Amino acid sequence: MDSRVPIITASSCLELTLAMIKPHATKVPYIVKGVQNIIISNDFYIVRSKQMTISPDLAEAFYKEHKDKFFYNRLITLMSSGISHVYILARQNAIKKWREIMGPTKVFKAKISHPHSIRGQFGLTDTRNVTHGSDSVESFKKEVSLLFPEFNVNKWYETEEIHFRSNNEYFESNPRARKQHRLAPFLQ
Ligand SMILES: Nc1nc2c(ncn2[C@H]2C[C@H](O)[C@@H](COP(=O)(O)OP(=O)(O)OP(=O)(O)O)O2)c(=O)[nH]1
Ligand SMILES: Nc1ncnc2c1ncn2[C@@H]1O[C@H](COP(=O)(O)OP(=O)(O)O)[C@@H](O)[C@H]1O
Ligand SMILES: [Mg+2]
Repeated sequence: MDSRVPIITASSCLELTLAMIKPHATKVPYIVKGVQNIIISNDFYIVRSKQMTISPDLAEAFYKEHKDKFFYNRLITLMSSGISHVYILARQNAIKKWREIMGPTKVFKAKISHPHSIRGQFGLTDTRNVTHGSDSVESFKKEVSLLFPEFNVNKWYETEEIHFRSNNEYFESNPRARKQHRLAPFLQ
């Protein structure tokens, strides 16, 4: 086999996950900066990023699985209370790694068991726990269709994934532009 041909195995493909900084946290610049630094320093590519105010209806669709939980109302109220920063992140094992970095859901537990996690460091309460991360590929597909309806996952894998994996990208640090990785100009 020609050794120059990249051996693309399922395990080498980058995985995508949907990450979010929740409205209570986006009001605090040092938390936003802290989470962004954690994303970059843990070798995630920011494939798409935007700021949006999630409507109550969209929050209810996003967290449908929790409709009967005692915290559901406060969760929907929180998620539609202001601007969220939403990201599509790419990395090897992105889903598992991002959830590890976030730490346990319940902040009071995270502060004791995972003090260096995002929720351990910046969490306020169990609802206001700073960030969201998809918990599976299925959840990612549902979440990305809700928050990035224009993003085509298959097309990304067909046209962009290989270039990210080959490091043919640069991080857009222009303060006026969206903070995300872009394909090198010769690939756009
Ligand atoms: N099982 C159960 N647990 C509750 C109930 N209310 C509160 N808790 C739990 C939720 C949290 O794990 C913990 C602390 O509740 P807090 O209301 O102080 O924090 P939480 O993050 O839920 O609320 P918040 O961010 O202030 O809206 O107590 C309840 O009605 N049933
Ligand atoms: N016991 C709880 N008390 C208050 N809020 C909660 C509780 N459990 C979950 N939540 C809120 O609901 C969101 C979704 O819950 P879940 O999917 O179980 O956690 P995760 O966000 O870690 O995947 C949590 O991020 C948190 O904001
Ligand atoms: Mg969850």
